[in-house]
Amino acid sequence: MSSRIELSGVRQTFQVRSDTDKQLHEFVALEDVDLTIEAGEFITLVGPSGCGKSTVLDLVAGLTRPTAGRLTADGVEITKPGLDRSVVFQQYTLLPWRTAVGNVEFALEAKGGLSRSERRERALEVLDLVGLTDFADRHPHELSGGMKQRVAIARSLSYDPQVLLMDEPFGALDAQTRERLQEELIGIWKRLGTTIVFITHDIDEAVFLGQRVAVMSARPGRIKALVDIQLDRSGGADVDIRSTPQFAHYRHEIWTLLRQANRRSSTPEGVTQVA
Ligand SMILES: Nc1ncnc2c1ncn2[C@@H]1O[C@H](COP(=O)(O)OP(=O)(O)OP(=O)(O)O)[C@@H](O)[C@H]1O
Repeated sequence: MSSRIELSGVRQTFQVRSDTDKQLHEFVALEDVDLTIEAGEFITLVGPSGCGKSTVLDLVAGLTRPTAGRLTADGVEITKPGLDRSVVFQQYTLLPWRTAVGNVEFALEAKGGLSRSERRERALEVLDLVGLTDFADRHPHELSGGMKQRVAIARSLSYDPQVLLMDEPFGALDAQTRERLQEELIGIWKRLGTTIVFITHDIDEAVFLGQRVAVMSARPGRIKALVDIQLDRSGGADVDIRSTPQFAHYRHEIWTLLRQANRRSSTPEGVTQVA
C-alpha cells in the first residue's frame, strides 16, 4: 500500500527570540516548497544542516501544520498524524522493559482492532521481514544498535502504513551495519511498495536508496533540485553498486548541488529539474 504525497506552496515560519534585541522575530524555515512524491516512490532528501529537512518530514507526518500552503496524501489534506503515515527516527525509542516482539505488539495495541494472538502473529511477521525472527524474545539492551533500529522499522511497518517517513534512521549506526540495513530497506520497499521519504546527511546513502534525490537549499529551505537516479541493480547482491562509475557520477552531481546550496544558502533560488 502506498500514497501520493503533494506539497504545494508550503511555507513554515517559527517565532524565535533574537539575541540582540530579545524580541520575537519570524524565522522562515521553509519557503515555496513544491514537491510531488508518487505513490510507491522512494525519495531521499538531502541538504545543508538546518535547511528544513525534518520540518518537511514533520509536516508530512502531520505533527505540525504549515504557516501557508497545502500538503495532501492521496488528495486529502494532511491536518494531523495518521496511521497511514509512520515515522522512524534516528533514536529507536523502544520500551526497555518489553522484548522485540513486545515492542511491536505495543504499537498494535495502540492501534487497536486486533486480538492478542493476531497482534503476536503480525508482530512476528514484521520481525521476520526485518530479519529478526531469532531475536524476537530479546530485550532492547540485548540487541545491537542495528537490531534495535530493525525493531523500530518493524514497529512502523506493523500497521501497514502507506507512507514511511524516515529521519536519518541509520545515522547512529556503524558503516557496515548501515550498508546492510540500506540493502534490507530496499528489499522491504520492493516487497511492500510503500512510499518512502528518507532524510540523510550521507550522499552515498541518498544515491543508493533513492529513486530520486531531492536536494534542499537553506535560509529559507527550498527544493533546489530533483535528481532522478537510475542505477543498474540487475547484478543482485554480488555487485558492489557503490563502486560503479554510474554511482560515482550521481554522487558527484549531488555533491556539486550541495556545495552550491551551502554557498548560496542566503539567496533564494528556484527549483531545477535535473535528469
Ligand atoms: N520549533 C522550532 N522553533 C524555532 N526554530 C525551529 C523550530 N524547529 C526548527 N527550527 C529551525 O528551522 C530550521 C530547520 O530545522 P530542521 O530541523 O527542519 O532542519 P534540518 O535540515 O532537519 O537540520 P539537520 O540537518 O541539522 O537535522 C532550523 O534553522 C531550525 O533551527
